[in-house]
Amino acid sequence: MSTIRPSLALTCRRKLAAHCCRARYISSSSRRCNSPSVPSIARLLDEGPPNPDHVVVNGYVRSIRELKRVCFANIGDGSSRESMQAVLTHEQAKGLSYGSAVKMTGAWKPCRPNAKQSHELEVSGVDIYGPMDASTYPIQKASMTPEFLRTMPHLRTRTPFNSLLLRLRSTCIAEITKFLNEEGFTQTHTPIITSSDCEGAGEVFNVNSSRKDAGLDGGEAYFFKDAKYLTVSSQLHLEALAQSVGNVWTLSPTFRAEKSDTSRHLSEFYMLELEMSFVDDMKVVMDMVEKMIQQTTRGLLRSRLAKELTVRSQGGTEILPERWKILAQGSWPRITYTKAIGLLRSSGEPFDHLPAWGEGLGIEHEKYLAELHKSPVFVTHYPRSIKPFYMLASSTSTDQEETVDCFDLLLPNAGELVGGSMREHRLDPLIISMQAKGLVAPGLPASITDEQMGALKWYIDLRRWGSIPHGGFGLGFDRLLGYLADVPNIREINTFPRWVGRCEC
Ligand SMILES: NC(=O)C[C@H](N)C(=O)O
Repeated sequence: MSTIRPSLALTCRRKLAAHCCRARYISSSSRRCNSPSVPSIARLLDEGPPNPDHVVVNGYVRSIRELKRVCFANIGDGSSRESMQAVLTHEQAKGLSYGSAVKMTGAWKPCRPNAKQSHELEVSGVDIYGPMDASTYPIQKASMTPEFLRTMPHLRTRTPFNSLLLRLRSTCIAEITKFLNEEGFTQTHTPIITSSDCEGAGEVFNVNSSRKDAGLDGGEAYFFKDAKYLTVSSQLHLEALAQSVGNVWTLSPTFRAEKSDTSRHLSEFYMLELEMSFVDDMKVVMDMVEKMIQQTTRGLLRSRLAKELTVRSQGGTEILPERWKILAQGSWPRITYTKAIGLLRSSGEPFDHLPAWGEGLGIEHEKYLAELHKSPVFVTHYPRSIKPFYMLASSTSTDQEETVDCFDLLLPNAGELVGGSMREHRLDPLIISMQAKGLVAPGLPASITDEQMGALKWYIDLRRWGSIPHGGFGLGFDRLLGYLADVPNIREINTFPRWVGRCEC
């Protein structure tokens, strides 16, 4: 920790005081007095203060209006999209500007009828926490474009909507955690540094840099013995843990080195991944996806956030975004990939590309299929050739159309949210599938040596000793939040977004 010589600190404080005229700076000792007992503005607005004659508020000035006799300031603290109105004298308002961090003391008084707020703070004292040079503050009251705000992720969460997104993230995690606890799942943590490319798409960030001081013998060497990557999915490790404690889940950062410069892809994002043990029917896994999303959305609907995200119709009635209703209920259609291809090909839609059987679905096709059903829709049983090695062969596969027991959940206007599958739990078919993808050396499964199994020997081991049928899925958590908040680009959802060519701070 750096130390400042008392004389220097004093000089700095004097300079700041001079710069901000009447600003009353809070000393570090009184700052400690602002304990968690100071209620948030959300709580103040919802419940009122415990003692209306003595109210303390911490927050930031969101606007300030000077009238002839008094000044009005709106104070926000990120706990609510709304702000609290404070009435001050001109003298008290001196030194305050948009963005100033303040402590206000006063009395909680009813506003005149028809005012936006039922009560306001009649201020008796104002203290400013720290300096604020309004002339250089890049965040302004006027609306700023998402693109502009993206250039300063360290500041943009101070805006009311972006702080709402942070609270949406937190409440959503709490609801999912509650749901999965009630369902008997164990939350786990899986590694970020891994030795495998789970999806086999080669979109891995290599972290095993060569460093002169890294080798144990002092010579130049990789930090680890061989190639290591930032994880692209926790799935393989979750599968190991699912054989230890039953149903498991994790919400972890995930990394993909894809050069997709789109509104739906990031190089670092959060994925909720879940594995279910002793399950041999993919329907059970899809039921869990559906139940988890629906219960989570219903929990959000009961929360304060629903009110904050509610939009007003022209007639003045409050309406929740349609998408919340879509996610909260219903039995979502399940169609096979083969049926989906048929629907696309007979649709007459002017797609950029019309996929043939065996090709992947693009975002335009995913959106179309969900919008056609006016609901989230599961597309199941994709061709093996376009899916990763770990998926279980469908029992309905024919020689011509080899498919796997997998599914994607597609949302209207948004496309893929979840991808999942039954896992190949039998030893020999798994080795054969890995050989087909070049992950294990060729040869008869029974005579493959540990060395020939390569980096994923440990994963093959799971099938050697007490293997069980199981399946799971991964849900793009930032995508879910973007859908709920009706924010089309997940660069607004992820607090410090990274994508090809961009890693701001
Ligand atoms: N856990 C999962 O099934 C997610 C899958 N591995 C994916 O990354 O798409």
